[in-house]
Amino acid sequence: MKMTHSWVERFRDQPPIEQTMIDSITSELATSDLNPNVGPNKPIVAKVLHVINGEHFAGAERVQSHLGRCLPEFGITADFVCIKPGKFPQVLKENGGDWGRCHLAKMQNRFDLRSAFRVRDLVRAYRYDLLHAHTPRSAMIASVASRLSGIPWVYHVHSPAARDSSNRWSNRINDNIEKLSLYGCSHLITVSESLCCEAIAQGADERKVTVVHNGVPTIRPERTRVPEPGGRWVLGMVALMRPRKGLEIVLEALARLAREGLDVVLRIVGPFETDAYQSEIEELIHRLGLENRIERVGFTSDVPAELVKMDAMVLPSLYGEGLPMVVLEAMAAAVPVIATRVEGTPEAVNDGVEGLLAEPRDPIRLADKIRTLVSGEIDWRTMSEAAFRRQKGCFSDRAMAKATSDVYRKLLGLG
Ligand SMILES: CC(=O)N[C@H]1[C@@H](OP(=O)(O)OP(=O)(O)OC[C@H]2O[C@@H](n3ccc(=O)[nH]c3=O)[C@H](O)[C@@H]2O)O[C@H](CO)[C@@H](O)[C@@H]1O
Ligand SMILES: O=P([O-])([O-])O[C@@H]1[C@@H](O)[C@H](O)[C@@H](O)[C@H](O)[C@@H]1O
Repeated sequence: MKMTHSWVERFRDQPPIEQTMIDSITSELATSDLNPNVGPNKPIVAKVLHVINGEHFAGAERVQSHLGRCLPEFGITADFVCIKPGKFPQVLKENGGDWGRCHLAKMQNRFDLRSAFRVRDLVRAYRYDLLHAHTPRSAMIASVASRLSGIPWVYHVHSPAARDSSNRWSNRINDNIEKLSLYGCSHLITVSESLCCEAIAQGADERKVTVVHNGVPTIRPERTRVPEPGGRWVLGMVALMRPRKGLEIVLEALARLAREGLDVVLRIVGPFETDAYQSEIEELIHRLGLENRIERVGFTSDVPAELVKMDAMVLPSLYGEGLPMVVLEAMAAAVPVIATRVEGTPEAVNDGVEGLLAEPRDPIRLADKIRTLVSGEIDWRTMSEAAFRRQKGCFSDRAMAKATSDVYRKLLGLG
């Protein structure tokens, strides 16, 4: 459907930003003229510009970086433009730009549409064929930039916008921005079946929605020890810590297990979204008497190195997931997952097979699940193998890139 807002028409005829300005936007982070993944044997048939927030380096950014790295194998180069630059450009720089070129088009506020003009000029200067957006904010910019530049755009749904955070107003604004922006969208990619059903229920044309499950590299790092029933068990939670991840629930479950005399510790891997939330968690740790059972790691750029130290990865999400990358990353490292039955998580983990699933917000049931593993009632080795096999067979980064490139090819008429 065509978007006919008059403000788009008004902006359409504005002059492009000068080439020098594009250069100054990109030079800081542009890496090489050619993505190093592209060799003479991999003819490039299309160039895609991912419009991303870039503020954090969390799940959506991990998906974007895997796509940037893997898509060239399928004949597509993927570059990025950050409209809320932060951790993503930094991490990309640390990785030598192997994932693609990174441009900046910083928004000064949530409704700053000047970024769309920068994106349009990038499209012209670098001859991109397609835009690919990942958040409601980036959907808004991509939808306008698509109108201005005349190229199609794809939207990647990572989480339900209406239940994405604990901030009711921000959820409502993002949900509305997403709905409005999607009018001109050429195709939706959802990271889980659950999000696909939700998109269709909300009116999306089912011929224009494709599920591309998230995927990760199969790493399986060497482990130096295997946990034994009755011994010490190291659980880990890997996330950008924010209320919807449910850290409180695993702390309460841990306190329960500690009272039963089980030797279980928790490594908290990842940054806190806000200082206020971190203080609340510290207070809870103190109140539950868990100080000597908690190891605080903070943000790491080497998650596999953390996964080998864990006997199980816990993700007690309350709501609002898509298909969490940390679940797949743990499985790739043959680490059983103890998670909650939220959105796409059960699409990757079958309860009792590759991991364990509890209902969200229920520390008693979560403690029960953890107990079955640490007591030996469930065999750790069998579950660890099953987790590894499932990730390798169904949730690889290459499969995700291949499926994404298929969407692009179809849309661009490339067969
Ligand atoms: C708000 C939003 O868009 N949420 C979505 C986001 O994931 P969200 O950011 O909520 O969480 P995920 O578990 O998917 O990803 C976290 C990522 O951060 C990385 N990490 C974490 C801690 C750390 O110290 N270092 C580090 O690198 C992890 O390795 C992982 O790759 O994308 C996911 C994948 O599509 C979706 O399932 C989520 O619903
Ligand atoms: O709402 P907004 O300021 O564009 O952006 C936010 C993003 O920067 C963030 O990465 C995401 O996890 C949040 O839930 C929210 O979407």
